Amino acid sequence: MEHAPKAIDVTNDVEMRTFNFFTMGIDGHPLGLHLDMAIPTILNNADEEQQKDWLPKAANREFIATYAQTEMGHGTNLKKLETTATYDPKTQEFVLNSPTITSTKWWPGNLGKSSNYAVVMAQLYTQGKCHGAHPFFVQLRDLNTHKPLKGITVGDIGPKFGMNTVDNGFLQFDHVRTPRRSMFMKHAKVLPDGRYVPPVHDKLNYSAMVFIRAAIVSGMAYHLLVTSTIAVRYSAIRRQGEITPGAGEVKVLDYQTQQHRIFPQLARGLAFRLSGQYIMKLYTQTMDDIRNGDISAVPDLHALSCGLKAVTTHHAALGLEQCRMACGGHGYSQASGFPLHYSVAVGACTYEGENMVMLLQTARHLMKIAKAIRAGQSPKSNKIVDYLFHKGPPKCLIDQAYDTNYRNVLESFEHLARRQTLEVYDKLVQLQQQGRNYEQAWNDCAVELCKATRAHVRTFLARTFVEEIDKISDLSIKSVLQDLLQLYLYYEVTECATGLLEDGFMTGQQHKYAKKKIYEALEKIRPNAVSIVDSFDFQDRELHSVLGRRDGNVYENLLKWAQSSPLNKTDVLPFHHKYLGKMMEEARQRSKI
Ligand SMILES: CCCCCCCC/C=C\CCCCC/C=C/C(=O)SCCNC(=O)CCNC(=O)[C@H](O)C(C)(C)COP(=O)(O)OP(=O)(O)OC[C@H]1O[C@@H](n2cnc3c(N)ncnc32)[C@H](O)[C@@H]1OP(=O)(O)O
Ligand SMILES: Cc1cc2nc3c(=O)[nH]c(=O)nc-3n(C[C@H](O)[C@H](O)[C@H](O)COP(=O)(O)OP(=O)(O)OC[C@H]3O[C@@H](n4cnc5c(N)ncnc54)[C@H](O)[C@@H]3O)c2cc1C
Repeated sequence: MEHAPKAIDVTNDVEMRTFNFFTMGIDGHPLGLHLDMAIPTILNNADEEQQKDWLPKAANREFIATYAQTEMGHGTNLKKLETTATYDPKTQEFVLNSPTITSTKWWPGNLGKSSNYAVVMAQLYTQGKCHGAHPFFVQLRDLNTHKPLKGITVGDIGPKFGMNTVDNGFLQFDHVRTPRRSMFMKHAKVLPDGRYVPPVHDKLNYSAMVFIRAAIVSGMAYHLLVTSTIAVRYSAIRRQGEITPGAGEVKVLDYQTQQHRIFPQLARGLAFRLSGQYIMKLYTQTMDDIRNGDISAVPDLHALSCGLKAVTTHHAALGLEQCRMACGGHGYSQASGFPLHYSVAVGACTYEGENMVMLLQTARHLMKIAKAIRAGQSPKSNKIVDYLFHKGPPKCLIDQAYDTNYRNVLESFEHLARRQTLEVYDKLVQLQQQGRNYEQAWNDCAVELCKATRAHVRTFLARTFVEEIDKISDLSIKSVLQDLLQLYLYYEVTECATGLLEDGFMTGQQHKYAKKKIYEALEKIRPNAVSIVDSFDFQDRELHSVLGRRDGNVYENLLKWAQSSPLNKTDVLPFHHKYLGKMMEEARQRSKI
């Protein structure tokens, strides 16, 4: 063959991600930030000339870059980042500096040891004026020796809750000079003489964060589907106790409590998967629009991605823990895979914007809509929020037989989101009328604002789930997924029942009806549960779980797994006689005296 095909095309994003994923596992690797944040930043924030220079090298892995934004003192409040980039027109360079301990960059993944470049967020100063945080593409280490360049102090931040295969790092600059063109110049610019040219929208510099927030939604679907696969498979193997006395021990999956613990996680995983696809498409579309000069969708994308990120990561964290507990004692062993999956998944509650902060970002958007509604304005043909403008039915109708395509359930979610949004808006206005300033009033309403976001996101997730299942033409697949949809919708109704009952919209009887529909769905899902999780086609190496093995050979492999522990290399530990053995021997001698 003239040209033998290369095993992996490193410049092909999908191939690279798949390769990395299967060879390096799920807890991160040295190229994570390069692929997930640095390249997206180059794509969306570098101008044409910069892209031509940086992108092929980045894709070809001639360097490894990270995303260095968070500092020891500030992660959430980007306005207060302390790292400075001061333009010097004489040399046409920026001077990067870390003026305080708290300005030390802290957390960037792969900064500790792997990266030799970084996207650095720094306060841009030119002509004596600060223009806020802007991204710069900065070389940190020598390309040959990999040693830090002059003026740069860099290292690893040490072991973490999880993701310890990622070298999260710290970074300080001591008046480090970098060329003017190392500033990302697609949106904002600094001209050679130091004049600042502002961007068309001052948050376009944040697009890499928006990308990851959108990606996290599918990531959380993955974690939930993986861990429910483990829990379902193990529960179909594990036998304990009897349902009918004398009829023999049952698989624990036959217990209704077990199904109620695990199946909703499966259903949520699917819901997140479908909304994850939606938000990714919205992201791609919005980035294309921005390239064509249309920035109108930026606030909608930001609001939806923040809300989805916060809700899906929170529910994934809760769901993973349910799956672990559903596997009893063996669930607590590392052999279950849960410690790995859990410690990776919960990081997403924090990174890319702490969840409460993200909920409040979406709430800002909702408050603007509430203001427009109270001002009597009409909706603006925005599929995601228009329902807030409409009047729904005055009473909940979820128990009506004619609920085609769950319209009445969706209307219940819409009702709650609308009520919560308008009530908290009215409270905000009222507090201001009573003399509180906007920020104080906002803080006084923060918990209710978060509830409004959760209700809005629940509505979005549910609507997307219903719409996507409706599109399926294969009736046998559709029927199985409809059982999961039924479970999802009524489970969510019971999860937000307090809000639906609070204003008398839903009756106690209807709440009971929702519970009945849940139990009915659990029963329908049970016979298909193992086939459903098998259909995801996860490889054993992805699950990292003895309990979740596809072949179901749990007990034999659990024993093998334990026997392969380093502690079992010898029957007697080499230092046994020096410490525990000695202690016991001495105690025995003393008791003889
Ligand atoms: C196979 C399984 C694997 C699963 C993995 C899942 C997939 C994940 C993939 C990879 C893993 C990556 C590893 C993790 C890497 C982590 C990286 C990081 O954490 S990077 C650092 C992230 N940092 C943050 O997120 C900081 C959070 N803070 C902010 O974003 C902002 O400061 C803010 C809180 C949003 C506030 O913004 P700002 O400071 O500018 O002030 P405001 O006055 O509040 O805002 C002014 C207006 O601007 C709007 N705004 C803010 N941000 C945006 C935006 N991005 N886009 C559009 N608009 C924005 C804001 O809403 C205000 O609007 P108005 O209300 O005034 O109109
Ligand atoms: C695993 C991991 C990987 C990371 N990777 C990177 C990376 O690659 N690059 C990078 O730059 N950063 C990275 N980070 C940093 C991460 O983005 C920040 O930690 C995150 O954005 C939270 O910011 P913080 O640490 O300042 O939290 P804080 O803001 O200090 O949060 C502490 C508490 O204060 C609350 N709070 C803060 N502000 C408000 C507010 N306005 N209203 C209400 N409550 C508020 C929060 O809700 C939270 O409960 C990573 C973090 C982790 C854990």
